[in-house]
Amino acid sequence: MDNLCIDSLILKLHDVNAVKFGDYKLKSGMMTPIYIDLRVLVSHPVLMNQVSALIYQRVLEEELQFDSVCGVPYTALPMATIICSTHELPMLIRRKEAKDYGTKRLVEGSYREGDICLIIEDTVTSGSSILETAEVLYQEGLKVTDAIVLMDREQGGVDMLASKGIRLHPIISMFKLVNVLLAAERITAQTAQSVRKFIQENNTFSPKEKNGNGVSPAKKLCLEQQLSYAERAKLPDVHPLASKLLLMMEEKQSNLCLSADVTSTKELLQLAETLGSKICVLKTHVDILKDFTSDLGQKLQTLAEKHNFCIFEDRKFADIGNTVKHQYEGGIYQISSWSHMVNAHGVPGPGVVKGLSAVGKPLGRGLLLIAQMSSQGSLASGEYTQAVLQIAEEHLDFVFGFICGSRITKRPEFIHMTPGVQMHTGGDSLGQRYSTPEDVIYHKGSDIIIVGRGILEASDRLKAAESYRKCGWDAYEKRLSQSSK
Ligand SMILES: O=c1ccn([C@@H]2O[C@H](COP(=O)(O)O)[C@@H](O)[C@H]2O)c(=O)[nH]1
Repeated sequence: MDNLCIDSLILKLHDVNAVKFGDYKLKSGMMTPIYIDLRVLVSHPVLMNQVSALIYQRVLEEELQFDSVCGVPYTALPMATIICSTHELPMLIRRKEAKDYGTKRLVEGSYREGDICLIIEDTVTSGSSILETAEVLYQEGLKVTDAIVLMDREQGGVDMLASKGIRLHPIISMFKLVNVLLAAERITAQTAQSVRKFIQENNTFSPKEKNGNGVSPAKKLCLEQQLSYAERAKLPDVHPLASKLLLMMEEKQSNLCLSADVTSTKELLQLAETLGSKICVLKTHVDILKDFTSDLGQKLQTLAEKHNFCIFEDRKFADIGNTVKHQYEGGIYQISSWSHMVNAHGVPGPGVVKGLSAVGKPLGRGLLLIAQMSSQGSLASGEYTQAVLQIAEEHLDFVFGFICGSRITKRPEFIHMTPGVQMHTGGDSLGQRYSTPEDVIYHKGSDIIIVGRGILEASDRLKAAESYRKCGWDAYEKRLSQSSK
């Protein structure tokens, strides 16, 4: 989803008074300093169509499979109607009360037992309204696996529904909303802070349930991860490179790795110079450079020292130990001489780590194992990921972390780095899939976001890098504040 499109939608929602600040009561009786009232959209057809289109776009991005769509009554009803009518999808209507005449049905429309129904909702706080609708659908023999919501107040709805087996896909988070309104000077810093504080302090999903079975393993590991980057840097078993990186991250308040996927050395060096202050890691693919020269490594190292970042050549080694040893040390790129860290697939087994370690360990370098990949249909999952973790645990003197989609171990010594990050979910035409910085750091418990085209294709790369740095850092601070509760 296009970031600018979401930002402008937020401002329009504010224009039509769908976002209100003051003292409001929620369905639960809880008082809130921010109230989302999407009922007004019925009077703004252009906006209503825009919202419905965004919801449908999310359905496509998530590649959801379903037989029918049901909007939670009443606010999401017109949205579901527009989506179903525009895209010719079967719709169901859940009645709030059964009629005392006629069929007395609670669900209107045609369906068969076992059909999957996708739920659409306008705003989520605890998730109870979605669950109520799902329960009515269950009584009719329907299945509910996913729900899409326009606004997530981030007060526990995602976790509560996950604990009931429903994946909730939010489009706009409360933190995003507040950040956009603040940046547009629609609200003061004080108002923004009071809303953020309220959200952080009023999670409706209880800690007992938080650690229960329904929460995704990554979120559970993330909740158990209570140490700050700086604290982890001082752990006795932490790899020296991980320690250096974690301290760098804390000092620069950056968990952003720039994936500098450019094809000219001039542009690569320019990126390192101009964005160096915003990042903790500069990731390269030197084999895509059309004009590589042997002095590039030295130049990158000078910039890494100047701006305090680490260099990561994303070489993805995947051969037997003896071959990767040569590939790492020799050839035209001589990667081990300038890159602080490299990565490898686990496919060849532990030999790949041994081969790389023979070259890199004496130089103080470190290795990231590729435990999961961001691309659609990746085979790196499940048992494979666990086997990679096992290899890492057996080579703690060289392996210091993972390339992964979410935290895979609670060991705080390991650094988790996640590619496939943009401000909005989606993908490219070649199978790349994107998650947001907040999702990756806060919900999935990763440590570093790897961003390429989200920054490289922006008209102002510095501004984009700052925005990713801030989003990644805010999500980390939010995670820390939640886990220390
Ligand atoms: O699973 C993986 C592993 C590595 N990558 C690399 O990260 C960047 C992503 O670039 P975007 O422009 O942000 O899509 C790229 O260098 C990949 O080679 C990955 O995407 N997924």
